[in-house]
Parts: sequence; C-alpha cells; structure tokens
Amino acid sequence: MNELKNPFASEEITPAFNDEWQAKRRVAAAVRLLTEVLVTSSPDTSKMHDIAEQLETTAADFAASPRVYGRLDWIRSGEHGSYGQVSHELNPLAGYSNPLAPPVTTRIEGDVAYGHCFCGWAYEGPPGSVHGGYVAAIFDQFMGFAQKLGKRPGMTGYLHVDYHQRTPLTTDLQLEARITSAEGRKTFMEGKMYAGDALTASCNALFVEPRQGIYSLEAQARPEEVFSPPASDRG
Ligand SMILES: CCCCCCCC(=O)SCCNC(=O)CCNC(=O)[C@H](O)C(C)(C)COP(=O)(O)OP(=O)(O)OC[C@H]1O[C@@H](n2cnc3c(N)ncnc32)[C@H](O)[C@@H]1OP(=O)(O)O
Repeated sequence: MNELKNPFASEEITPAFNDEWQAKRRVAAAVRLLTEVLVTSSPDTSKMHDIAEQLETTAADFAASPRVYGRLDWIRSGEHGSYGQVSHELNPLAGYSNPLAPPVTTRIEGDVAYGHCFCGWAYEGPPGSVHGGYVAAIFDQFMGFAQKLGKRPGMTGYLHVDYHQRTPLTTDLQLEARITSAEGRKTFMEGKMYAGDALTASCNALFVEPRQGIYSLEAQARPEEVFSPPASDRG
C-alpha cells in the first residue's frame, strides 16, 4: 500500500506534505503548549482576561481565512494533499496539525505494531494519571493503525479496555499490538500500554472492514450534508 495514500499513516518520521501543513504543525504545537500552561499555571485574573482578549483576536484572524470543514473537503480542493496526508495531519489522536492530539505515534516492525504517546497535565483523570477515556481513545487510534498488520482494515466494532493500574502523566507510554485472528472482514487484535516496565492497560479489539472496503469512506456524503456547522461559524 502506498504510505501516502494510507488513511492510517501516522509514522512520526513522515514529513508534512507541504509548507502549509508545516506551518499548521507549528501553530498546533503552540496551542498544545498553551493548553499545558493553561492547566498548570495561576496568573492573576486581570492578566488572564488580557490573554483571553489576545487569543480571541488571534482566533478571529484565523477564522477570516478560507474555511475548510472536514477531510473530504480538504481533499476535494486538490491543494492540501491526499486523504491519507490530510488524515495524517488532522487526526484527533495522532495528527501533528491537530492540537487535540497528544500525539500518538506508530510504526510497524514485522508482525508487531509499536507506538508511543506522552500525555501532559491536560490529560489528568485520577491524580497524576491519564484519564481513562483518553487511554481508550489512544488505544482506538493505535489499534486502528496497527490493522496495517492485516489485510482488511476496517472500523472499530468493539474495544474492550482493561485498566490494570493508573497510567502516569508526563511519562513516555509505549504501545504494542498484534493481530490475534482474522476471519473474513473481521480482524481481532490485542494491545498493551506500558509505562516503563509496568503494564498499565491492555485491550482487545475487533475491527470490521466496511462491505465496500475502507476506501469507500472517502467517497461518502459530504459531512456538512449531515452535520452543518452553525451559520455564524462559516467563513
Ligand atoms: C479511515 C480511517 C479509519 C480509522 C479507524 C480508527 C478507529 C475509529 O475511531 S473507527 C470509529 C469508531 N467505529 C465506528 O464508528 C464504527 C461504527 N460501526 C459501523 O460502521 C459498523 O457497525 C461496522 C462497519 C463496524 C460493521 O458494520 P457491517 O459491516 O454492516 O457489520 P455486519 O455485516 O453486521 O457484521 C460483520 C461481522 O462483524 C461482526 N460484528 C460487527 N460489529 C460487532 C460488534 N460490535 N461486536 C461483535 N461482532 C461484531 C458481526 O457479527 C459480523 O460477523 P459475521 O460475519 O461472523 O456474522
């Protein structure tokens, strides 16, 4: 499979498709930093109002540029790369250009997928620990990528997560996944998350290939035909 067309691609070494995404990666990194500072600092209230005003101005500046809603629109314009490249940038768990993404990185070696992830204080659930919902989301993304190990990638049918012990924040988390079996359109997988030598969580997942194949997702209805953004938010 051509890596650049692969919708699951998220190898950390993959460079940005063009200067636009390179610049957006930089903005996303700054927003990530801002989020981390926001949840770990206590400036005086008037300073925070000043900062909020600056950020509102910045957001308005951004919003005044041409708007593109959803990956299908990004690729239809023909200027921003393929579906795989755009997904690589905007994925909410792995995308370098999406500040929501920690990000999760992944690679395949033989019949095992490996990955890692680093969650700062914005991801805190139990004290000093990653929120369980984020642990599940990280697995969903990572296992979705790890399906490259099989022949018929699909979407998550189920994801069963076992939380063995708390997953620490500000720690390099190592991920590992294997296919346990495959049956027609179904791929069964197991995954593990480690903090150093400690197994903090594990999962079993089923991925089911859509009847028309995974690439049929690229040809589906435009998202805004289903979920229209509010008129006030359109550029
Ligand atoms: C393009 C990039 C994708 C990246 C993926 C990253 C991970 C994600 O976040 S995916 C998003 C979360 N997942 C979803 O939104 C999926 C929503 N669900 C669906 O679209 C569908 O239910 C889908 C595609 C999973 C299965 O639909 P469909 O093909 O119609 O299923 P169906 O024909 O009924 O079932 C096929 C087989 O799977 C089994 N199966 C389906 N769902 C489940 C389930 N939840 N539990 C157990 N078995 C299941 C069925 O029993 C059936 O087995 P068999 O062939 O042995 O009878």
